[in-house]
Amino acid sequence: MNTSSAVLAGTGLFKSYGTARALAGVALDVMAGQSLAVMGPSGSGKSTLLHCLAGIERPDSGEVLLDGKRIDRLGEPARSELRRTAFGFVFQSGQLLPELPADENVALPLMLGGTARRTAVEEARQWFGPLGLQGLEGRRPGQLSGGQAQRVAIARALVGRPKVIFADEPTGALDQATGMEVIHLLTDVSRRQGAALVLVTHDANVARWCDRTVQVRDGRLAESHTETETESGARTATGTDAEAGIR
Ligand SMILES: Nc1ncnc2c1ncn2[C@@H]1O[C@H](COP(=O)(O)OP(=O)(O)OP(=O)(O)O)[C@@H](O)[C@H]1O
Repeated sequence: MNTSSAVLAGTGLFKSYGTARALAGVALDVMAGQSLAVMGPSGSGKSTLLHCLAGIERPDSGEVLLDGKRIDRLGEPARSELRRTAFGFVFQSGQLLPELPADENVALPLMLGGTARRTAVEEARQWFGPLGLQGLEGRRPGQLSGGQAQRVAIARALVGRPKVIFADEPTGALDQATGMEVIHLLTDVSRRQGAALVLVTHDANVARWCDRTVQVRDGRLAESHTETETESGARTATGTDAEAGIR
């Protein structure tokens, strides 16, 4: 593992809740602009891993490095600041504030960081075109389809130009076709922005759009799979894909 050029790296991560061990020694890293799918059965530790990497929770032991600097031992105010400035988040659903129009929902992270409302909303609106949301700036979340609401959530995750985007089952509440559209946009726009993407999913079709996939089993990484671009631009599989049917 080349942690020196990784934007985000976790090593030796352990986490228990009482007697339940959620993480049992996980090491993984992700490079700028790279997308990493985290798969595995229910209860295997995927969300816990994402939470430890994103500074939402502290691992019991192990290290999390952002640009080579440890973030796992920071106190809550510093981790909260980091989550606002260096990370973007997309969850399954329900993350938009129902009383705010879409553009203000997207502008929110900038306003929380002290940007004036008008400037923040102007900046937020620039994301509506690339995400296929033109004309929906003034709609409230209740007036958007599930797929549109997730694209607004993606815009909100990107507006602060984060180093890493964390997505936990971002297509879980969408039908297959809409989920695929959302995942194309999320992986494409993250790559263009040079942001790393860590994406938890149950869906192998979703994982297929990521550069790499890791499998979590009982709090450990069971195997990994890497896709690289060939010179002709075709995607090829490399790495240690032990399990048929992952791709
Ligand atoms: N806050 C908590 N308190 C107690 N136990 C927890 C907590 N969060 C997670 N766990 C336990 O830790 C283990 C891993 O949970 P986690 O949510 O990380 O799994 P997951 O792979 O994301 O599952 P799912 O796919 O169902 O969301 C499970 O046994 C779970 O019950």
